[in-house]
Amino acid sequence: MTKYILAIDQGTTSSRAIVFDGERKIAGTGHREFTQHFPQDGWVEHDPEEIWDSVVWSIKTAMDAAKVTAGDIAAIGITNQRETVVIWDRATGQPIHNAIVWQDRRTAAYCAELKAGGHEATVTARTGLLLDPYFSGTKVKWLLDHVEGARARAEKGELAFGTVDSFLIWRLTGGKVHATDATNAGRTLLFDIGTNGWDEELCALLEVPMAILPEVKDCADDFGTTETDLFGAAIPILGVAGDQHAATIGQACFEPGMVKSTYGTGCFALLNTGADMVPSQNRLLTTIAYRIDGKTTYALEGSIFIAGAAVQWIRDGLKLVSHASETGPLARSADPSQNVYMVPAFVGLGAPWWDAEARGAIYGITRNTGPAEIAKAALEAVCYQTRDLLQAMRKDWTGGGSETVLRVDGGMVASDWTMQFLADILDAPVDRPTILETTALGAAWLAGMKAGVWPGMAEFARGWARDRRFEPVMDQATRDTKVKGWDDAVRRTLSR
Ligand SMILES: Nc1ncnc2c1ncn2[C@@H]1O[C@H](COP(=O)(O)OP(=O)(O)O)[C@@H](O)[C@H]1O
Ligand SMILES: O=P(O)(O)OC[C@H](O)CO
Repeated sequence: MTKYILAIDQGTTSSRAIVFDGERKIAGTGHREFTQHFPQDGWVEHDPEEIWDSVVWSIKTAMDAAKVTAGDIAAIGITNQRETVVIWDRATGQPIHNAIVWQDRRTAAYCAELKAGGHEATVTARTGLLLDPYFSGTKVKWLLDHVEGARARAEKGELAFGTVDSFLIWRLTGGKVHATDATNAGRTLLFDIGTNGWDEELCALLEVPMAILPEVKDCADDFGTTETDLFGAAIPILGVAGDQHAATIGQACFEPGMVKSTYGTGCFALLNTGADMVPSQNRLLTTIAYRIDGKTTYALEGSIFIAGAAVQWIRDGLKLVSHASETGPLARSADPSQNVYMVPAFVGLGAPWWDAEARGAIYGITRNTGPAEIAKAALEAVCYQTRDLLQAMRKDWTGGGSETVLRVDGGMVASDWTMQFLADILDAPVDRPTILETTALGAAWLAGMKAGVWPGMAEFARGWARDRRFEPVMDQATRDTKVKGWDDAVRRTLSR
């Protein structure tokens, strides 16, 4: 019986492994948070060894919980926090530095320089991205410039670069495979999403030697097998996708016009645009939704850097609650007459503002403002930002489809209060699926489908089930007033 599929979801704040059974039900889970390092203002790092340990621990825990052995698992699917950069030594497998995380802003000045040099139009035309420190390319350059001897060693082919999926594949296969998938490659600033290949000119522009780049494969592909001594038997790795792309798959957003939004550490909305690479006129990203059987499906993406991270700040920084789930009930108890706004620009603002220098602010505080109003403002901020993204998407996308319903997932959507406010402020229905582990499900489907033990796309899509639909109930006048307050708050927070 080898029908089980193991999904590894390597997120920004935690690693998760889930064993799915042949009916696509969760049979066992392992989950572990790891340390966030903030060495300077705007810098965010992870220790790749801690990530690796948390992944191995999660896999073993999930297998124990599901009461399966490695021999019962048909395939592994990997999904990961995107853009985060690891560079390691090919001979030893040791990272040369901490991972530089997607939220890290240390290359903001370099990005501004590239922009001033007039490079953004070319970069956007080829990669669908913008010259923002969010993406991997400038972080790779930073490491090669700042770690002693790294550049020379990279040029000699002694070092390997990868996003976290790639690092995990290297470790899981005992250094036999240096690969990534098209969705992760597409977030590096070095990959041409139209031709589906590494771009020599962009690598030269960012001074990244091509010798350190991984091979780029389809999302459902052969990524090697795990070393036998890791889990007791070799398991094929057959699926890889960046977490937002895996969530798009897990939400079965396979038709042009379908849109999902995932609320984890950040929030990322992806609208499927089919075979069309739709350029954005509204500061959204054009990205690869997934690449299957050599066929690329594209998406428009809106990226918000801080969503659940604001909830974590309320819990760990301000200590207003002891568990994230307390923020919803706390917000419900807030004084409705207070108009407190939080703009959580902890690491700048993402789409559609792309302001790396902005920092967070709270407006409208009075003597009566307390924890409830602050918690409410944090949850509301995520919803206002989603509204900004969807409005930009509607301007860019004229293809129609079911984009008026938003499919949501990620840790924050457990909050009913937040989902109701989201529907109210969007003035559109919000659908929450029965399986909230959508990201892991998407990675599992890639691997299970490739292994031949899970169904194809159409049948998988038919299996998508709704837990609850949140319908808007707010009146237009209230919505308008609230949105105006938000727009004012953002305007005051922007650095330029
Ligand atoms: N009930 C809840 N209400 C609000 N936020 C929550 C709730 N449960 C979890 N979160 C937030 O969701 C995030 C975790 O979501 P997850 O999808 O696991 O994120 P990631 O993959 O980025 O690590 C955390 O930032 C946490 O604060
Ligand atoms: O860790 P998440 O789920 O917030 O996702 C992080 C994104 O992949 C960053 O682009």
